[in-house]
Amino acid sequence: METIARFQNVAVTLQGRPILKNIQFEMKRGQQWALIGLNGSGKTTLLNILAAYQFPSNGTVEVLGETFGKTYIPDLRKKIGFVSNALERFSDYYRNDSIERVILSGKHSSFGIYEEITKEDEAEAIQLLKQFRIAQYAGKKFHELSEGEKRRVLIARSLMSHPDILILDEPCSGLDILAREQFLQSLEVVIARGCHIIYVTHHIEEVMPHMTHAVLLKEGEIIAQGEKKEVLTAKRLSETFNTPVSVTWHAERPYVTVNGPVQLP
Ligand SMILES: Nc1ncnc2c1ncn2[C@@H]1O[C@H](COP(=O)(O)OP(=O)(O)OP(=O)(O)O)[C@@H](O)[C@H]1O
Repeated sequence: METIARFQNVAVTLQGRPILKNIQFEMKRGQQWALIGLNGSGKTTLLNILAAYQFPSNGTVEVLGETFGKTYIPDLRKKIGFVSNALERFSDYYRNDSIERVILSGKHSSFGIYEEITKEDEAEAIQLLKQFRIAQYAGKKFHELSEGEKRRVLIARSLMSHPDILILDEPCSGLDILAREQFLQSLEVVIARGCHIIYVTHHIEEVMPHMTHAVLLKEGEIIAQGEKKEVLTAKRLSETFNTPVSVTWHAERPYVTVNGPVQLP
């Protein structure tokens, strides 16, 4: 199976402190990954390396057949989308833009539209509006939408550049149960387009049936990776979270409960 991303012996040291240690990770075509770890375990650092926003102190990173250090990064970045919960900057930039314009701006990953928009681009934006079930808000300003609707606009926007990898960094934080489920279901659209997801969350039940693999990060090290049912076990998650937990699966989704009081710092 073709490799989508591969990390070999990747390490990051910042101000003399190891942030990522000996990371060996491989994502193959057709796999959808969840990335899980406590605050400060190194998730954002790992994602920043994957998206070529940060470079490792050591090791080799290969993404979509290109090796970092031997490739032109801006071209590679276009193939990697990023959606996070950091909405503020989008809300400021897009205050008065219609949601169609927000989506179209994703074609060149810019905050406004500076390049020519073709009829095909417009047709694609309309198709995305429909696929993400936000067509009824066409013509509305971005800031007039609810948080859940805004997140779906942003994921539609990220697909305009046809990325091969989409990084989702806690995309559901702050959403209510219904908006969260709508967002999670809409990820089917991303996968159907042949895009590969890397999904970061602190809420294990967000690992939807369409996610195939999981990686657990603890204090800068990968402690488990592979098929999600092998990785998302009580034993491994208890180790990841430094506290005993139980895992139950319901409708092909994992749910975690904490076994009694946790140790206070
Ligand atoms: N520029 C920096 N200089 C020094 N240390 C840093 C820097 N950036 C991050 N760190 C440290 O690296 C560690 C990992 O941070 P990172 O943001 O990757 O963790 P995370 O798993 O994404 O956390 P969270 O779940 O809170 O977002 C943290 O201890 C953080 O303090």
